[in-house]
Amino acid sequence: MAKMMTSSTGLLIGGEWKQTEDVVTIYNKYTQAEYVKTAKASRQDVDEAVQAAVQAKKKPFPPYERYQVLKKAAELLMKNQQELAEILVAEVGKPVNESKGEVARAAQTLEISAEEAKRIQGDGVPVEAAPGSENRQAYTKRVPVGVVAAITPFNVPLNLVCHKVGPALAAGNSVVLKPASATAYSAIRLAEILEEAGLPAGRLNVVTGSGSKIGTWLCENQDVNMYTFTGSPEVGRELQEKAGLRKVALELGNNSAAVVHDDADLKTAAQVCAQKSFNNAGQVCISVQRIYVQETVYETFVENLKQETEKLKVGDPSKKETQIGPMIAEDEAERIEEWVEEAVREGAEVITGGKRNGAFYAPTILTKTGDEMKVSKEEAFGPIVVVNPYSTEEEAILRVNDSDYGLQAGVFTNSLAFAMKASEEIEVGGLIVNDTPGYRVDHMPYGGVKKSGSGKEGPQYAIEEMTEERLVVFNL
Ligand SMILES: NC(=O)C1=CN([C@@H]2O[C@H](COP(=O)(O)OP(=O)(O)OC[C@H]3O[C@@H](n4cnc5c(N)ncnc54)[C@H](O)[C@@H]3O)[C@@H](O)[C@H]2O)C=CC1
Ligand SMILES: O=C(O)[C@H](O)CS(=O)(=O)O
Repeated sequence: MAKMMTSSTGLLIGGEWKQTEDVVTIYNKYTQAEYVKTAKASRQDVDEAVQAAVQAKKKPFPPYERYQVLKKAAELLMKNQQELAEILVAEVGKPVNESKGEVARAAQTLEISAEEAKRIQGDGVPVEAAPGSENRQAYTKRVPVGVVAAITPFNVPLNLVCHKVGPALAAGNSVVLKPASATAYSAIRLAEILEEAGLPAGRLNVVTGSGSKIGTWLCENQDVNMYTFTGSPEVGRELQEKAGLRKVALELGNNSAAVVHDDADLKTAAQVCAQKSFNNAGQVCISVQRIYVQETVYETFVENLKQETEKLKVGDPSKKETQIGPMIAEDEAERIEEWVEEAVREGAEVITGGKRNGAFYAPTILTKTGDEMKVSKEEAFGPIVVVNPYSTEEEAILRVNDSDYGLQAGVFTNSLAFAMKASEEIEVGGLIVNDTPGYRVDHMPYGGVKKSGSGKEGPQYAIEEMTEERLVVFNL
């Protein structure tokens, strides 16, 4: 069982923890009991956090020290894996094994960031090749953007924070972090761990509270140089507009598709699709939401997928055997219930699932769904998947691309020619052959096209986003 908490946490500003009168209560998503209270930042707190970041940035923090701090923090994350996993179980409702996995991935993200801190480099530029520049020499170097505002979502609240804070610090920036209100405690523990690892005061500041207010205040503060955001497309667009000419990196939604061709290993495809459609109750932006199966193997695949889905153990996230926990809130489960009911009214068939119990929504497979239905077209961010047949390779690719989004897609096939064609023609940031769109390891480039956002994560790539290229020319 996850620990009951009683304490209130504060804001981290310039190395000091500050309590506030107003607080936000985080609830245990399974028991609905009060779990922990987090501080609610005012505009003045946010401005002070940005100022602390500006001041910290003026003090030296060389790459080898960044390496040492991030490496140490990665070790401390693993030392505290059980405690941090329990926090994720409580505040997200994420099953304990998956929660432990998230902590391990968060540690890797920090460790990779640590390593990348030592290899931020520029290039020699042969300016002397131009007539009149014979006596010049030039090179580029990457310099930190300055103050990075990081805004993160509820679903993977530790690792997705590490994906922003790790590279930003590795690159030599200062950070003001605004974690999702429903799951902010893991981010606060991460900040404490970074302090314990020796992070200089003010390099990381944490402001909790209202997303829309803090987001607006951060955008209005001209000392912020860059925004890195993971969350919904609506908020992403708003942020992009408010940021003006400043840098913005956006990891937004997706209605991820997988294609199962007739030459694929159907059992394996069904097994991994069941896992990646429903893990974290489908609240993963690369969760499998649409599956297109070649018509000749369609019936067999649907049957396999049904069997694999019905094996999933739904229940108390603190129990080792549980694979699927509750959604983040009951109204989110109600939203999924409405979407499924609407699809059924429009002609869809429920193969398994289709039931809600409080914040739990049963892993649900729908067939006979038109591509224009909400369950296909919009991002569900819940435990539902739609499965439909296709005839030709061209049709499969066309239907995958018939989406406003383009984060990742998966293609199961043993045909090299089809895999190559898919890699050329499917419009996504990442195409995964013989696995689901839900495949991610933390050092790979990760980010979408179309409404799925702009910019890449993965420490090496995020560092590129979080630094500027500066040219230096010597006139000798
Ligand atoms: N591409 C990716 O890597 C991922 C994308 N997501 C997307 O995130 C969404 C679900 O996460 P949520 O936390 O519900 O998203 P959200 O967009 O509601 O919130 C994300 C963060 O933005 C803050 N926020 C809310 N309103 C804001 C505003 N007006 N200005 C600035 N910040 C604001 C929230 O407090 C939170 O910290 C889904 O659409 C999902 O696809 C989630 C995880 C990963
Ligand atoms: O953003 C998500 O929902 C994730 O990036 C997926 S993962 O990093 O947890 O695999």
